[in-house]
Amino acid sequence: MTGFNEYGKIRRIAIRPPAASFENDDKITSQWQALRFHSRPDYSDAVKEYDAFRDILAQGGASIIDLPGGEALTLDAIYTRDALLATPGGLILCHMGRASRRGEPAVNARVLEQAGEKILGEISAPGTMEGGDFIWLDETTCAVGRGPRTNDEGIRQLKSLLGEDTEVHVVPLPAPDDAEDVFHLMSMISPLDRDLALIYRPLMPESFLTWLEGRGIGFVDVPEEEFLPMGCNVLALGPRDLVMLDRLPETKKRLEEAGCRVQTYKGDEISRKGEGGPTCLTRPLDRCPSSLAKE
Ligand SMILES: NC(=O)NCCC[C@H](N)C(=O)O
Repeated sequence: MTGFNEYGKIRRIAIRPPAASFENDDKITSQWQALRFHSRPDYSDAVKEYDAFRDILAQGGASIIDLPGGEALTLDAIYTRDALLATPGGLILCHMGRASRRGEPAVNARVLEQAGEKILGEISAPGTMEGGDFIWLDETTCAVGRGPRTNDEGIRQLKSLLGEDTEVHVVPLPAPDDAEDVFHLMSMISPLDRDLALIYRPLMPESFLTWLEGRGIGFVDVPEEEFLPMGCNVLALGPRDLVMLDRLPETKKRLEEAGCRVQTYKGDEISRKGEGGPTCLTRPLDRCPSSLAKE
């Protein structure tokens, strides 16, 4: 049975290594500024960082699907979270808010369909939707961020695809300084377990905090100085079993005090320069159901 939550032990996951996304130094040189990366990623350092990150995923026991490259893909295709949503009825192809990423969903979906995944449907224009704006809280409850990458029409189509049995909580997101920059729902919340989430409180709408609290979810707070270095973006490999970027000492300490096991990776090239942390680098496809989350 497939588990639709963000913290059950990951059983299957899709990623796209630098060889199929960054590809080579020439591609990096020609794209990084237009895509508003903070600085130019170094290809060979990116490969080293990614190998270590991939090892952490593999040691967790997940079956890993390496997505291929393609003409239609930019450097951002390394952030596989965003192009597809995983739902009980199958995958949903997103219509990306960032126009330069619109080649990703079809490439990913084709490969995953061949690997046995079902396709439920797609979000189409004028709707926009990105995977970083979507989290499952449990099997029948999800939250979606309405903001620069996901619009009202995208959310209307999402609700219709998910059906009436799924509760969809809409979270208004702040606008980034530049319309091309990224600010996703998962920029301010990372689920860690059925009853625990990591949040950056200053950006969380009161209505969202109240809704989460009403569902019995407690919080670990990211301190202000660790928000920009991506302290709020943490991937649960399983319940309270986490992977996060290095050099976030206070967030790491708070997570450990909350009973979490934390592994870190160096992600200057693959994460910090392009603004995509461990949740962005990964598209979990199958997790243990949350009621049996430790299995
Ligand atoms: N889920 C995520 O937060 N993804 C990060 C995407 C970063 C990428 N540079 C973008 O702007 O789309």
